[in-house]
Amino acid sequence: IQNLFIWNRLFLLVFCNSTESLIYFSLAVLQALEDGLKRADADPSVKAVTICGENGKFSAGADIRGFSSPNKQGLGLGPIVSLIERSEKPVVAAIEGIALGGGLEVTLGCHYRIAHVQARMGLPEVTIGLLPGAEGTQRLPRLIGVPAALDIITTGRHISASEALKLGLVDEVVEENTVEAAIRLANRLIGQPLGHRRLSLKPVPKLPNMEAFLTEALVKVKKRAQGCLAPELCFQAIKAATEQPFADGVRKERELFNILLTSGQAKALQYAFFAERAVEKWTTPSGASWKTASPQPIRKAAVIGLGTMGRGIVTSLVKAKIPVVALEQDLEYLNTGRKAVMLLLEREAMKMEQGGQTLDFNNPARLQFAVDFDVLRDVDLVIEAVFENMALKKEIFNKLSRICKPEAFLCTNTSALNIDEIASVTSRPQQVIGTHFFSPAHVMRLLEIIYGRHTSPTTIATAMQLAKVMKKVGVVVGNCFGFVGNRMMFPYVQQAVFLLEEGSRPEDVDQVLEDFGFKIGPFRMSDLAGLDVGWRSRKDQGLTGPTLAPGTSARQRHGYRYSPLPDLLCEKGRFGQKTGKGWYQYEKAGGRTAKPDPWIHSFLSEYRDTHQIKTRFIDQEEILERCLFTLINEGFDILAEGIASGPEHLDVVYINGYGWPKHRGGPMFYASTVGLPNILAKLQKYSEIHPDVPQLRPSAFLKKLVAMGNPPLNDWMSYLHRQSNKL
Ligand SMILES: CCCCCCCC/C=C\C=C\CC(=O)SCCNC(=O)CCNC(=O)[C@H](O)C(C)(C)COP(=O)(O)OP(=O)(O)OC[C@H]1O[C@@H](n2cnc3c(N)ncnc32)[C@H](O)[C@@H]1OP(=O)(O)O
Repeated sequence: IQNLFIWNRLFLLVFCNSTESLIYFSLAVLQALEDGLKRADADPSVKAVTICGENGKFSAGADIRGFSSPNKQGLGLGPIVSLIERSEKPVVAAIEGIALGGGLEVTLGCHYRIAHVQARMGLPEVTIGLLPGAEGTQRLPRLIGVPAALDIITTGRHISASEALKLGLVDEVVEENTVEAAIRLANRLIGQPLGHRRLSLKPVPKLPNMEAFLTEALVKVKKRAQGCLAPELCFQAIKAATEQPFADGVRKERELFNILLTSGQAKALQYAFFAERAVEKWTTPSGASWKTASPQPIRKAAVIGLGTMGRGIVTSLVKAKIPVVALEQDLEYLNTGRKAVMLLLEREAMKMEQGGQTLDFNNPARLQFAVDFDVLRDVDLVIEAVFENMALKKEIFNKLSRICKPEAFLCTNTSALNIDEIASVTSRPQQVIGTHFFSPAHVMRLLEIIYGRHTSPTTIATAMQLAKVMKKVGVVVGNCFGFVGNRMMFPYVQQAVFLLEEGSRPEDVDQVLEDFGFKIGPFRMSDLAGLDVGWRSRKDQGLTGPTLAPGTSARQRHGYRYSPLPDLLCEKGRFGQKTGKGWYQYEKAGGRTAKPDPWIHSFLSEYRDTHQIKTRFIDQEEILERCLFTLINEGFDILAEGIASGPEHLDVVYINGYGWPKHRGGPMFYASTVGLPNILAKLQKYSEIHPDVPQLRPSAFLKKLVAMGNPPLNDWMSYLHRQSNKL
């Protein structure tokens, strides 16, 4: 895995990997590095050492897969970094491409670091549930100070070479050949004293108010972590560096690393890392994939509708440097939309400037506003983002089909509507696809990409490529009501509302789910999104409103349990934050601070009296199980129907679009940790108590997996014999 060259008086250690494009460390690399260092040390003809990566890439750190193998990695690198540091011969790191995790820790042992101008560095261990366990938490604060080290280690963010230079993380940034520059430096250093370059011997730079700084920093770290253990333990390790000698700090780091390694959260986060990459390699039941389809170039795009979603989508396209035309129905809507888009872009430009980047959006070749459909004649792709109304969408698609050039792709931003029905009014259903963005669309990473019966593989590939260019996580899913995300959300929200009927309060339910790790509970979420959105959809479905047949039971639809509670709130004008009242009360219309509302409490109590429901105490376990297990149960149906090609897809959707806590790995991963037999037993129990709620009846696929002995998540799909072909 590793090549060692003796070149003149210089020993060059090169990280190599013949099979992978990225270089990551294994135990074999560890051994080879140690052997190489010892050889260089023992050979009197060697006067200096340079460490670099092969083909312009330093190292992506440890092979993450190794952390879940029985022969765990992580502990072995620290002593090697020390060995590098102790060397009496100058050791220079030549950082090209990326130096992440263990890769960067190796450079911290080196006496000097030179980086290529395009190199990126970071300690992303926290993002996979760990901490830099090769003495990185002790060396980095000694090199760049506590505030910068804390930021880099607790966020795991990557930094550019220029930022690294400013922070003092590297000694020099070069535009030329970095290895040659490192070799030149190493030669110059021969015979010079190295003591002052050994980070373990340096004190941590003092702050006048270290204690106060750390107290404040911990509050921030905990707030951001939302139940994830790694950021706080990273903090503890750095704090140890400020309080203890190097060797004791290293012992503390090791102790904390082991806690994380065995915590379960690390496993979940590492699963999430690979799930995201697995989802990028999309396939459909008919076998379409990147291998069979090539994306078409998008030189110019259009967005129809400048409401909340359209504004965010335009912003995302501009940021992705795709020229875009934004279209509205009339000048009044256009002007309002234009102002809102420009405001978003100005804010984005400011954020980008802080990171040394620019955003050009005042150029009409980049962004154009119009009310006339004729401007769409030359665009390669249109994203329709109007109101969630089938008749309106069909009218627009019919028009697009006539106006746009034949090869243009037509995307609909919908959260639930039938893609086939929308495609049916066009002359090119093979080029019609659903692109479900999440609000705010310029911030949220998820993009559900929904193929219809006639959608071509090229169209899917183009939409996936667009997601990538917009720096979003595209997840290819089949066409059904609510697709993956919202379809799984319906039973979850439904249970939350049923719990209110039975005795809970909105804040009780939200608290349990937020304690579980959701960014926001279902009622706070509903107030944020607006209760009127669901109300309109239920009216369209004939579940409430004027089309409801007279004499329909208040709490039943089609023979199943139904809760009219959200409809009743809407009838009272309680749409959530926008009206200042919803499941909570707010300081004003548009206010953001949710306060429990005594009005809701008495409203619920009257409601229960009216419908003769006996209020009962509902414990946290029941709230959690009924909400989460119905969501998971729907997930098993989705998998069985071939709507998604694996459990990772559902998990990536939930982590990136619905605020599911990443350290719990997504709902299907969570199900695998709870154990499918446990989930089945609980669903059976609740289903017996509530026989009129079909969402509590265990999915046939879940039952099958339990009957097959609760196989690991990776094997689930092999138990499906798919009959239907959705493409
Ligand atoms: C001298 C050394 C001795 C070492 C001994 C070993 C003992 C280890 C000791 C210390 C431990 C230190 C802790 C760590 O280092 S933890 C790992 C820290 N590194 C990371 O977290 C990096 C994760 N990777 C990324 O962020 C990205 O992949 C990136 C490197 C930025 C590249 O991004 P991009 O170009 O977009 O490519 P992909 O993300 O799609 O990745 C391409 C494929 O590579 C796989 N990959 C990437 N990194 C790793 C990794 N560290 N381990 C295993 N696999 C990795 C990724 O899954 C993709 O695979 P595939 O193509 O199959 O999907």
